[in-house]
Amino acid sequence: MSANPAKIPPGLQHDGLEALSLLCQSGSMDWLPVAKAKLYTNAFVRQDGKLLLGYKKRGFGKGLYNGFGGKVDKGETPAEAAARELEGRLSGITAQLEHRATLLFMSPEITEAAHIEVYYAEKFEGTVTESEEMRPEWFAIPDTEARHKDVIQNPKQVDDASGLRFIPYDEMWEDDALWLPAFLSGHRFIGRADFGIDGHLQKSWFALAS
Ligand SMILES: Nc1ncnc2c1[nH]c(=O)n2[C@H]1C[C@H](O)[C@@H](COP(=O)(O)OP(=O)(O)OP(=O)(O)O)O1
Repeated sequence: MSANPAKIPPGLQHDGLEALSLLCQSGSMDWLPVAKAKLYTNAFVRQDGKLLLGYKKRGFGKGLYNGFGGKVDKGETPAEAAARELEGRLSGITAQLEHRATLLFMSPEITEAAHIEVYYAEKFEGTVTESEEMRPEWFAIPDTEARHKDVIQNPKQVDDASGLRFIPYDEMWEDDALWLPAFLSGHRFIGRADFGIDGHLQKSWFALAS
């Protein structure tokens, strides 16, 4: 199903992505107003059927697993920030990062939305090391969309082949389960998710770019 351009959520950038097909949407209330957005990056590293995630030890998102990233500094491009943050959060990793997605997140608790440029890498150099903020951990990637769904519905499953736990969707941002399977299948996409005061997803819209 192609995405209706009129339905692209306000505040979400979609430069250069002409053909969009709807991945999923939910929520019937209005989008929260977005007056300003803060620019962040997030990078996901995959190797041999495993995904590297970081357990956030402090700050916003504490206790959740996520990719590696942070704020884009003044004068930096998102790609430069993504490389710097990956290196900093994993104490010395360098990787060839490919831009894959643009996301916007809003909640009534923040005054500036989070605009996140998301990157992907399959090769990296250096040794994955815990930093003050993130504890890195490898997870098994389900090999089909149906397996992703099963792992989302029945968390804490372990992959027999590698002995690793599957992606811990139950300990990640709630929207990740909506787009990470498509992201790991190689899709580029854009999306927005608004959270409620209870910290749960209220409204979401994600579309794949062709
Ligand atoms: N999937 C998802 N849904 C909703 N919100 C988020 C995500 N992924 C995210 O990273 N986020 C949020 C959490 C924060 O508001 C930003 C980015 O957080 P983080 O990368 O931890 O950056 P900071 O620690 O605040 O930045 P630095 O000051 O360390 O540079 O997106």
